[in-house]
Amino acid sequence: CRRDNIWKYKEFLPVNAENRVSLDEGGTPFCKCDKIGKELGIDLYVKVEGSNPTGSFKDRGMSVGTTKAVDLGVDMVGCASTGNTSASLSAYAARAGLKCAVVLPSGKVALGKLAQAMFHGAKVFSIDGNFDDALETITELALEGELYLLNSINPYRLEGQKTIGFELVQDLGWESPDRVILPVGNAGNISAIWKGICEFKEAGYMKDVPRMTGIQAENSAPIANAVKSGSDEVIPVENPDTIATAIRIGAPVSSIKAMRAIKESDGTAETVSDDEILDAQMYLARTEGIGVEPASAASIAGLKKLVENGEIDQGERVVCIVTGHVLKDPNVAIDACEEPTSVSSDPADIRNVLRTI
Ligand SMILES: Cc1ncc(COP(=O)(O)O)c(/C=C/C(=O)C(=O)O)c1O
Repeated sequence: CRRDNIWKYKEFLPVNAENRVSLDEGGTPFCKCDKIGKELGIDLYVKVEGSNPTGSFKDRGMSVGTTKAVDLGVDMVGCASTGNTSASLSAYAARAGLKCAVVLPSGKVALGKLAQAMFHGAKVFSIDGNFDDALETITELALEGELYLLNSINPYRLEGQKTIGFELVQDLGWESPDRVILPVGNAGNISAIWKGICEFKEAGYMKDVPRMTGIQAENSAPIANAVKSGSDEVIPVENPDTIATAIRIGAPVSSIKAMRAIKESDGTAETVSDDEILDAQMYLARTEGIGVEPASAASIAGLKKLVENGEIDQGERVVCIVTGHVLKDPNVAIDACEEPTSVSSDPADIRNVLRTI
């Protein structure tokens, strides 16, 4: 495997690196986005987590989590998922030779993610309920000892994902950005990245830290609701709903860690509408050529909103984490576009159209 996968940080990872289960996760692109940055008056970098082996940041956590499972000698792993956790766990479980069970909310998992979970050989269960119900179900099975749970309630997941924090500091030449913006669902990733940033600061690699900024879909925003109302208490959202199905989560398991990350970093949280998410998804794809799934575009939508409302100062150096690849949710991508233009095989037909674009 390449040197610049997450295992170059093995001294910071609390598992036996000799047993590592790896698909060369991490070392993802760090793209300067000058066109959007100029439009918003900031210095914008985008960390493209869709370039991981199964197409999302989850691979970092699953590499360390399944390595721990091997260390422990378990034979079955499992998770509940809005999609990417199950897609990643099924691949890493296959790599490690572990049995895998996943529980998904029926009808609410994007096509690409479902295809991955099924194709890598997980036993896929679909329940008539949402992600939070699925998590309750699989947690019960873990407590009974049926399987090793690898949702982000498992700290080894966060140990893998904290390497995003390591990488973005290194990508910036051993400096901290002013702000990190990312979508928040179960709230593991914002907690993990903050942990990585704090560990690097403690190790003396940089003197400043960024303001952690979480973005949620407005009808699925327990963390952002609490932050915006100035409350420390996160109240679960009963029936979360958003087209960004990856973050359609009402009761984040890592809400305490996430609120601490936001508070300690003098960060914030904001909500965005589904329309703002879809606009941002196409804006990023057609302005900077970076294709992401809807939930990931929430960080760009949130960036725009926070610049427009003055929360983000002109000239700030901002890193937006875009968490999953556009191919994860092909239906949303195709529905947002015009139909292909059908023409005859006569080049003149196409030439006439080309002259109008
Ligand atoms: C593309 C994408 N972007 C952002 C998030 C939110 O991260 P967390 O706040 O750490 O949960 C998810 C989460 C997905 C799942 O929770 C799952 O797959 O079960 C995601 O897939």
